[in-house]
Amino acid sequence: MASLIMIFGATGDLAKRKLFPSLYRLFERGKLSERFAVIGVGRRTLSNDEFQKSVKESVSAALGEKQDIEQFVNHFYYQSHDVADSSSYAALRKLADEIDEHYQLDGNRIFYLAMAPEFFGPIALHLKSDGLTDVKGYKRLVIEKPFGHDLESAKELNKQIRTAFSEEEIYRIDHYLGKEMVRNIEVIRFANAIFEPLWNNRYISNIQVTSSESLGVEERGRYYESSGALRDMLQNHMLQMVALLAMEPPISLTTDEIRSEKVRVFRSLRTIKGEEVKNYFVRGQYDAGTINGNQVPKYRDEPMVDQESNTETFVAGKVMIDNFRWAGVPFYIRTGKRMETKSTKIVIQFKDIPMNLYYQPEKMLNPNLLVIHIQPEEGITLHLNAKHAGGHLDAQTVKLSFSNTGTNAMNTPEGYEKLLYDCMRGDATNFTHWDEVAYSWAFVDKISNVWANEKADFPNYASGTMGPEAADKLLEKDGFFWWPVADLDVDTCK
Ligand SMILES: NC(=O)C1=CN([C@@H]2O[C@H](COP(=O)(O)OP(=O)(O)OC[C@H]3O[C@@H](n4cnc5c(N)ncnc54)[C@H](OP(=O)(O)O)[C@@H]3O)[C@@H](O)[C@H]2O)C=CC1
Ligand SMILES: O=C1O[C@H](COP(=O)(O)O)[C@@H](O)[C@H](O)[C@H]1O
Repeated sequence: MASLIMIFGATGDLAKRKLFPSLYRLFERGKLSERFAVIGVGRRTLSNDEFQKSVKESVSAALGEKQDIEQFVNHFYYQSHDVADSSSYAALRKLADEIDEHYQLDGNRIFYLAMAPEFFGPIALHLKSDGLTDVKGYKRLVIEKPFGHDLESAKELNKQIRTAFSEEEIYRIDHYLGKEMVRNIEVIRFANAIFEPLWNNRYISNIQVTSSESLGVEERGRYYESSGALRDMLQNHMLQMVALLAMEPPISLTTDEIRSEKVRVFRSLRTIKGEEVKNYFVRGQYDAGTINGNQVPKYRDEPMVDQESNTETFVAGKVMIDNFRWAGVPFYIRTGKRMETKSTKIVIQFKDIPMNLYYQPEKMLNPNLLVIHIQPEEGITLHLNAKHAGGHLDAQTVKLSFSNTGTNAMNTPEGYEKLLYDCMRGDATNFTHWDEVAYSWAFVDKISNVWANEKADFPNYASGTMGPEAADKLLEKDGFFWWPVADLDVDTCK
């Protein structure tokens, strides 16, 4: 698979922490042929040697020392370039053409935009107007999040990039779609006769998706102030997981079929707007607190954050999918920073059986749960009721667990590795189609419009907790509760 990968933002955090280690892993596994090259583009002046040194450092920081690292970094070139300045694209084009010829890359080009979002549109326009996309091979644009700030800005961005690339050539990254267990959702659903017949409102009472982080906003206060948890996590990662859980079986596993089933879920999302927002969505902002024994500051004391900030660092919501399969089944989703633990889990709670014949007839048995552990541990646990050993016919909960032992730690480059490889192979299934982006913004905009106009009573949850009380009440009023993510760990279920 010959290709020239041009990384715009090659001196940035994402390139160093995720992209270079991921490319190395592909190289190590023999998934990059000798016919590949990378041009790193950044604003600062660096020689090729200095750039190669920084690539080596990022690989060894992520993966340890590697014997064949010189062979790998020999394929890396650097171009200092101000992306806002038209004149430098000519130099970039010249370098790209030379490298293309040297490595016989057949004109295949991947443009990876790992830069601040305001540059996405202008770079795409320059790539076309300055001739970098005039190639005889394939040309693909990989674009990082956030894809716009709301539906209007996303449309504008899409219009700009579509002048240079067709929809099939655009790879909008959602790194959750690179995670092993997120990809496993459709296999668990569609390859098991015991689940698919039950995967509907007759047997499922509710679904809970939690993605909690113990980290705070760190150095990203400036970006986060204009984003918040709703735009940063819910519009993309959380709704993508909901779509995978809720979609109909595709008629085949092609990119178009899978994406179009996901789009149908987005189209079925119940619109929540105006006065209804408070009945379906809860927002929070972290106060100071203790995490792993360390005292941490409140969000409003983080660098680049307004002392009166109205930005949410936590969001919980009840999402309803108004279609035949899911009518009446709430999908509860929550995500936040500075929570008790770093964990992403999906809990599918099945409906109670009509009557408990065992144990105490006046009490219900524990519901059956299917837990999908996305990170940091990866696996599946099925909670069943079975006879208490040695007892009469008393029932107890037993857990059947499968654990993907230690393939990933959280935030590893693993997801990026898969996504980069998919892009090189031309498989866009695990990238988001424009329609998915547009519907998810339309859903989220209605909520953010209400929140933007109402001052919240922040901060409202202490760092190190699972969010504000209102998030618990959201479920309590429906007769449910959040299954505690720490107690569901795959390791505790053996
Ligand atoms: N970091 C992360 O973990 C994640 C990041 N993202 C997204 O990835 C993108 C990049 O983020 P991140 O790496 O953190 O950003 P950084 O701020 O760390 O890096 C920005 C990069 O852009 C370059 N740059 C800035 N201005 C110019 C310019 N005018 N011309 C040329 N190059 C320029 C910088 O070059 P120089 O250093 O030389 O100035 C640097 O390489 C963003 O869209 C972000 O939302 C998404 C998910 C996670
Ligand atoms: O996209 C983002 O994701 C990370 C969380 O990713 P994970 O793989 O560690 O779960 C989040 O910290 C960041 O704010 C957001 O932009």
